[in-house]
Amino acid sequence: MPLPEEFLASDKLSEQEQAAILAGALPYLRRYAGDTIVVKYGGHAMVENDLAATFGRDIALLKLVGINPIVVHGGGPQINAMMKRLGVESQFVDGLRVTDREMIDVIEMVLSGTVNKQVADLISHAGALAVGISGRDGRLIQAERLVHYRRGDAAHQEAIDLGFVGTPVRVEPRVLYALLGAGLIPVVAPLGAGKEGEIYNINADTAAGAVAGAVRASRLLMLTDVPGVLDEHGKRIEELTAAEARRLIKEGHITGGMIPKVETCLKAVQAGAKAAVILDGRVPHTCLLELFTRAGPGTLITAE
Ligand SMILES: Nc1ncnc2c1ncn2[C@@H]1O[C@H](COP(=O)(O)OP(=O)(O)O)[C@@H](O)[C@H]1O
Ligand SMILES: CC(=O)N[C@@H](CCC(=O)OP(=O)(O)O)C(=O)O
Repeated sequence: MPLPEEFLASDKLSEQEQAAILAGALPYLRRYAGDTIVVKYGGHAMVENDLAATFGRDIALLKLVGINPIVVHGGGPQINAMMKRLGVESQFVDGLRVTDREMIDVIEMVLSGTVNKQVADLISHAGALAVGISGRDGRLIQAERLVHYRRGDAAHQEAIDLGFVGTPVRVEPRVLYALLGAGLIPVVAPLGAGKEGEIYNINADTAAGAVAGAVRASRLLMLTDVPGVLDEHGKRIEELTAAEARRLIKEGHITGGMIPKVETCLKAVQAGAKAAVILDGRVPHTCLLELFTRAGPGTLITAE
């Protein structure tokens, strides 16, 4: 049976060139064989259909060459769209959605119902079987209410009540190992299981970092909308240590959503992940470029 058009390599390359590219991947395939790679896939990246299909195929490819990918997805824009339909306005504090009791049910429905199945489907459609679960399944992400202080002077502030926004306290990776052991790709919605059965809304970066640390991933790939962490001159930093990250945050060169992203990466490597990479999710095949080429395109974050 001929392969569908979408699976064929670019016809801009000669067959010799295509073979050379495959052969060139050998050292990288050997390096990551059997390793676990956690990929954070954000809600914005899913909106563009071509890019989403490419992402699904790349994750399937990783599995087919012997790597164990785990995808943790977001869904912020998809939750916003549903809230708009329901006439509910979301409020954010430092990028975190204030989540009341009524909202958490809607958020669970969007994240672990719609988005989770869409992401799993993208991958399964490309020929590797993916299974969608949420952080509540198998008590994967055990969480408690996040005590949040507005960025800055924590010592002189009152904690802000964000409702059912959770912080992971423990990750129980057995369900992930069971799926990986069966040759499947886990796709995880960022929800947490509380002690009393309550549901928590967890920022997807945070959830991905917690999972990556717990499974001692060889890479945590954080897909975002910039080429990586940029320095004070706007130039991409290829490799960032914890000390340098702290300096850039302190001097105000890393700001906004990049602060928690970098902090999550640092936590993940402290917890057991080998390294984390902040990558441009707008670039097609960004995960393959990172794992299978010499000059990885993003910012690599390692422990000191
Ligand atoms: N030093 C920096 N390097 C790169 N991006 C930065 C930096 N400081 C702040 N940012 C901002 O962080 C944003 C990424 O964080 P965020 O918007 O939360 O990402 P996502 O929605 O992908 O999770 C970038 O789009 C950029 O505007
Ligand atoms: C607490 C909190 O803010 N949770 C996020 C969860 C989804 C998310 O993080 O999605 P992206 O990665 O697409 O932004 C939210 O409610 O939007």
